[in-house]
Amino acid sequence: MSSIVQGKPEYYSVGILTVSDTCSRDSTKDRSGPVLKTLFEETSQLKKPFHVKTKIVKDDTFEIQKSVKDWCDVENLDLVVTTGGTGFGVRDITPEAVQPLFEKTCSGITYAMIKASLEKTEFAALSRPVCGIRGNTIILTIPGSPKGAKENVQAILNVLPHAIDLVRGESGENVHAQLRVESHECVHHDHKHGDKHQYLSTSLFGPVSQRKRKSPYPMITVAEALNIVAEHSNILSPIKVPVDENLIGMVLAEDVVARQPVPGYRASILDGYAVIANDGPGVYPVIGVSIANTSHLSTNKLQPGQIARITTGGPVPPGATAVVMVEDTTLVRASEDGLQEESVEIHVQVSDGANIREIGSDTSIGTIVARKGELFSAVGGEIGVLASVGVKEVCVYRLPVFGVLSTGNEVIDFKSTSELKYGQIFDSNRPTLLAIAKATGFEVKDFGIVSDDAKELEKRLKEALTQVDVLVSTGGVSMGELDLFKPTLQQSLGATIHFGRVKMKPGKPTTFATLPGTAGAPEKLIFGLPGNPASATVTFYLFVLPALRKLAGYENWNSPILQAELMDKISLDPRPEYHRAVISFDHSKGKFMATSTGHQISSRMLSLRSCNSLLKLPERTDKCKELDKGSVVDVILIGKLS
Ligand SMILES: Nc1nc2c(c(=O)[nH]1)N[C@H]1C(S)=C(S)[C@@H](COP(=O)(O)OP(=O)(O)OC[C@H]3O[C@@H](n4cnc5c(N)ncnc54)[C@H](O)[C@@H]3O)O[C@H]1N2
Ligand code: MOO
Ligand SMILES: [Mg+2]
Repeated sequence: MSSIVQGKPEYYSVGILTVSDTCSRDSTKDRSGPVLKTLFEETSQLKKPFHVKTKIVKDDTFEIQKSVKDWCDVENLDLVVTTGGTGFGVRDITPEAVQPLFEKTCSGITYAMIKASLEKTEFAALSRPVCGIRGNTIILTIPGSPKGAKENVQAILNVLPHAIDLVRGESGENVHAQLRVESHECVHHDHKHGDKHQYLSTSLFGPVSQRKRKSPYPMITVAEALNIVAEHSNILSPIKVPVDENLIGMVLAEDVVARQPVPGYRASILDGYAVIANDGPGVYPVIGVSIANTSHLSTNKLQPGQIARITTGGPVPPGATAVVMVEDTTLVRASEDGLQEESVEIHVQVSDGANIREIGSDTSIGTIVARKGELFSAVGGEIGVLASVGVKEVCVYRLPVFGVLSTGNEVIDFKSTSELKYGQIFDSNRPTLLAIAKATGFEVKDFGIVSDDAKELEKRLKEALTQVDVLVSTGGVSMGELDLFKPTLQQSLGATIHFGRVKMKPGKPTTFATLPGTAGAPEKLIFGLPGNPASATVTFYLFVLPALRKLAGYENWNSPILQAELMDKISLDPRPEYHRAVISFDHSKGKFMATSTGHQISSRMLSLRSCNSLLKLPERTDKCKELDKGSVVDVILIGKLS
């Protein structure tokens, strides 16, 4: 989409923000936005085309600033042009909203625009444009009249590409360096044939000397990041599926009503004798048998003074009003061959209805036996309920399919060799994430390991994204010259990166992006998790798993939070930490106790061994540098309680 970070894109990215109360209510009233879009898109004499995105906001400082900041800080556009709100009216506040966002002002551009407009009309003096730079983005505020807007942009159109290149840090020499990369003069992923120094110092996204030394991504809080992910995790469409154990982990998309009663006949609760309660204790002839199977059902209606032998679940014969358990009776007479009971003494008085389950007494016709939004839990009861009323198929929300891939030249499949070369490392991220998928019941596709090569990464990401709803990649999201995930997503795939850094440990460079679905398919979610194994696992639990659950229709998509007491003191990190721990319930104390899994460095996979929880530790402050033994902390339960 836009030229980002070490950028050498094939186009300039422009955001046009129409600022107008009227247009925000009715976008058809926006005239300057479309005029500017056409002007940029049809400017063909320049060395690269402009790619334009547009948006309309109200004359509202917060809305203007939010859009401009998103386009500069998150999407890293080359140019942001606001149109409207630069006049003398009471509602005209665009320059005042935008100016505080500048890191540098561009008075030359402002002057060029005003000068050109004044040559057409002296009323141009009543416009108040401001121009500046934020990060790598040039920002212009121009008038809202289509004519004025066009004149302003035309006045500076020729200098804009050069200005953008300068802001991006691209001198003429760098352009040459880039051309060398693009013409494959440097085979940047082949140690044998390429020059090692060149290999390390260039990538498709520019020479290393031009790399950013500060991340362009604002560091947002975990709460903000979770909200952004939740906003994009929209429930998938319902599908019809058979009622069986595969339903576990799925969420019902409809209410299910019982169409037949349970039990469907008057059933005995005990093994004993069907009686007429009013007859009371006494000796009675046994006139029939009812076993829990219709072929053994006695058909005769019970007359006063008669009883029938019955088993648990057997249909109670017509005329019987209660059942007496066999323990409350004695045999009086058996048949000569001893095979049948002929008369039996009843010792107890039972009341009408005793030990009989009437028709529909468990579940009556019309009862809602399962509600829309209900989860088929691993306990299994919900599936049994449907089976008990004979429901064979239900509508559930489709489970998201997610894909996993690892990135890194040094990352090797542990099944492919037992010997690592110098600098190589076994891939532990993919096996971990595949295991979590299995345990949590989501369908996962394994896309293997991809090298740190922009073209290869682009190809493999594109392939994977055709097959999944959610793609999870690990590695390549930080500040290294071979950390290509973010620029590849943005420049080669046209994805929108919503965040690229989160204030947390581990997991700082966690990245979240989306790509519109094609042909009505839902938006694809893309997670770039940090390569360090503990970081990848923790961020999967924190961000990806809730997103998968929300897509699958879970009403409670976050993992449960408990409180636990620390068994030892813990030092705090400057970033809020998700500390791997084991919690278990101490029955004598009546509370959960937490034990750290030890050294928490992000590379240490062992910090996840036996771990069933993440302690949510606050960031270190001057006042609080550690938490004492006995402190109570919030804990995210990610595993089972033992
Ligand atoms: N200058 C800076 N450097 C780093 C920063 C920073 O802010 N500024 N952040 C650090 C943090 S925090 C993290 S976390 C890592 C994240 O790194 P990347 O996501 O770019 O991942 P890589 O560079 O590809 O790998 C990092 C590390 O993890 C190992 N790795 C990668 N994939 C796997 C795998 N599948 N299985 C096992 N181990 C893997 C890799 O060999 C590296 O050792 O960046 C810091 N740097
Ligand atoms: O944030 Mo990184 O994940 O510390 O190691
Ligand atoms: Mg890295």
